[in-house]
Amino acid sequence: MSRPASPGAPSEAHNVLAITPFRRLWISLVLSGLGDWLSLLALVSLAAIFTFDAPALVRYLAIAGVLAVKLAPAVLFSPLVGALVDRLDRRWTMVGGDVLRGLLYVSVPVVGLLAPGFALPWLFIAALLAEIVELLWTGARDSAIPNLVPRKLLGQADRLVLFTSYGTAPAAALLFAALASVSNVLGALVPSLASPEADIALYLNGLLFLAAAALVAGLQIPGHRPAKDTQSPTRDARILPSAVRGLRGAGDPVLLRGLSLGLVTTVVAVGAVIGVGRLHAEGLEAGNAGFGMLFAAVLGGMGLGAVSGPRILKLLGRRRLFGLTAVGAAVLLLFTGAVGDMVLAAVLALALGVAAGMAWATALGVVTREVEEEHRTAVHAHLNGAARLALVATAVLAPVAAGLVGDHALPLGPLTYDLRGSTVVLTVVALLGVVAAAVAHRQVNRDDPEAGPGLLPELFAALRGVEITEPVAEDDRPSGAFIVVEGGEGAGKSTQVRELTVWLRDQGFEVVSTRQPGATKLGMRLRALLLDRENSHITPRAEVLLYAADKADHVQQEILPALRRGAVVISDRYTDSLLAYQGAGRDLAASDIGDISAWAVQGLVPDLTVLLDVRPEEGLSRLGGPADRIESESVEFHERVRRGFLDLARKDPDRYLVLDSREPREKTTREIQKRVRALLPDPVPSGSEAVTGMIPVIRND
Ligand SMILES: Nc1ncnc2c1ncn2[C@@H]1O[C@H](COP(=O)(O)OP(=O)(O)OP(=O)(O)O)[C@@H](O)[C@H]1O
Ligand SMILES: Cc1cn([C@H]2C[C@H](O)[C@@H](COP(=O)(O)O)O2)c(=O)[nH]c1=O
Repeated sequence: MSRPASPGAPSEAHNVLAITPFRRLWISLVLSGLGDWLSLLALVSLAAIFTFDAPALVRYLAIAGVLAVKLAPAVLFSPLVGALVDRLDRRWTMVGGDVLRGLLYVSVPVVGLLAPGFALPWLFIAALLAEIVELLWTGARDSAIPNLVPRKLLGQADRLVLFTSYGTAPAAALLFAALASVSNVLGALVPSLASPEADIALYLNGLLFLAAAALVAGLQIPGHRPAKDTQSPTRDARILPSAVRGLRGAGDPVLLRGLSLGLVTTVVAVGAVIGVGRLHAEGLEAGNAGFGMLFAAVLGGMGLGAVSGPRILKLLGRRRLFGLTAVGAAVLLLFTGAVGDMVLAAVLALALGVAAGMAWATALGVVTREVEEEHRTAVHAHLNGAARLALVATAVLAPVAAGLVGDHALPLGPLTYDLRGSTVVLTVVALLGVVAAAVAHRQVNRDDPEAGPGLLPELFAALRGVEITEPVAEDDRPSGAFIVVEGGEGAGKSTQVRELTVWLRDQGFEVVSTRQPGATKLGMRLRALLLDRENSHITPRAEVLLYAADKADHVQQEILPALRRGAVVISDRYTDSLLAYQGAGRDLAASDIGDISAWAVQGLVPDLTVLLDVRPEEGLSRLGGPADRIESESVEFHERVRRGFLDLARKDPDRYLVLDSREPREKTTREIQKRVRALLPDPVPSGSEAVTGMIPVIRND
């Protein structure tokens, strides 16, 4: 089914960014978003550097402390800030917030240089103050936006702002890794310039916040429209209440529990990497640059998975995909923690992030499809809140746990094995995650209405790009054989359908020879409508639905009853025509067309599709009479249709017989007969025909 434009799609983003004050604010938000993530990485690294000589427990606790101070206030205290922010001037709150945060972050390395003994306590104080300032700043930001953007564009603006909060994380992490490497090289070349690598990041941070402040200072924010009624459920103020509120009555409770559990499992995996990443990277002798890589990999992977998720393995049922990616994320965490090579760990962290992002996007897809509209916002908010809470809690608790485990050098014969607290935590979280994700997988797939023959066959089919549609119920399973002849205009389909019908009837089979569109009463009217050149105004989507209506009527009224009787049904065109003409030809998404046609034909897939491949020029030249609406499309259109048919055949070679329509028709007829003979039972000897009447087709499968 065709989706509405996806969040943040270029066209809609372009609309709201055309408003100059909002664009200016947005650029400022990108800068401060970058600065915010950069500060998180730099402060975690400085905490590790300032405690370099301390025992492992102290080092892990210092990191946990930074993460707690940086991440927890937004989740815990946001609701308290709203009332206060309404009394402040939004522009100056934001400008002041940016300047103050910049100064606070710059002060950390400065205090480190001037008063090393006070460096760590000041790091915590500065980080906490910066977070308090950020709470006010976020409130001012959220209530400024409705005053800059018309109401109908608020949704778009909201998504763009969300990007500045989360989408900037991987970029900041890459920048941090690059800065760490540059600083290392610089320190090696000019020892007098050597400084803790994170210092440069914090100085740069100061500049980013100052630039953000300068952009907002020039803004006029009119009016005083409160943000309350426009707040997105993803904004911080609603996180805690939404996460805590139950979802009773919002839909299938087992499904919702499974989605929550699976999502929490994936973000816990991500949180564990963030929490112990710095010291884990140090164990792999990669320090700050390694930490930046891990961070960028896991968060960038999440973004990648969320955006591309629904497109990867799109033929796998959404619930299946969700369970699979949740289990996958946990398994990938196990490997991420176990490998002893930084680059490999980063690659695995990237894959883990992709799996987590896919799980996230898929869960939202399941909710959109399966939860009633009135409950959808609450369910989204709950999942988002629960995930954020779990992420923050894990990022903070993972280093505490790693500190309690400690780092140990285990003697193994002549060698020693470095067992690090971070490795133990990643392993334990991963193992628990596998169990939790497996439970979530079961819960989510328990009553899946789209369930196919089983996870593995469905997965393999999806990997091969083959669609597995809903199985027809056992007692509903038609016993006849269904053969379809497809191909472009003038390929010789009707000729071959006629030949095959006669040949099979001669052998005593009951044959129903039919076509699409136009085999039923309704179908005839639809055909007339669809092929009438006067109807050039039919839009591509309407065209899909009209052809699909013909198919639905045809399958229900003619094909299924005939197959249930045991007849051989031969159809001149079927669903592949929809995919080739409307999908490839009209350039509509194949997955949408596939969904619509599978639904229309109740998942009925032919036993054999004969594709008569023809070059458009040749096929069109064979036709007599005036061209109809579709025949008179351009040669390029018919070329796309031809490629569409060939692509379908390539993806499922066992079910297709592809023949070149330039061959003499008798040869083509013989090829088809050879293939069809293998599909049907041996013909009954002619003498017994009087007793049996028509031969029913008994299928072996
Ligand atoms: N193998 C062939 N070689 C050359 N001409 C052929 C061959 N098969 C069929 N024809 C001729 O091509 C023309 C179109 O054939 P036919 O009506 O069977 O094609 P079709 O694919 O059903 O067309 P349409 O797209 O209009 O449904 C007819 O005149 C037919 O005799
Ligand atoms: C089933 C189906 C058909 N079409 C197009 C293909 C042809 O141009 C006409 C059908 O006429 P013909 O007698 O078979 O040539 O309709 C389509 O676009 N989509 C479909 O699903």
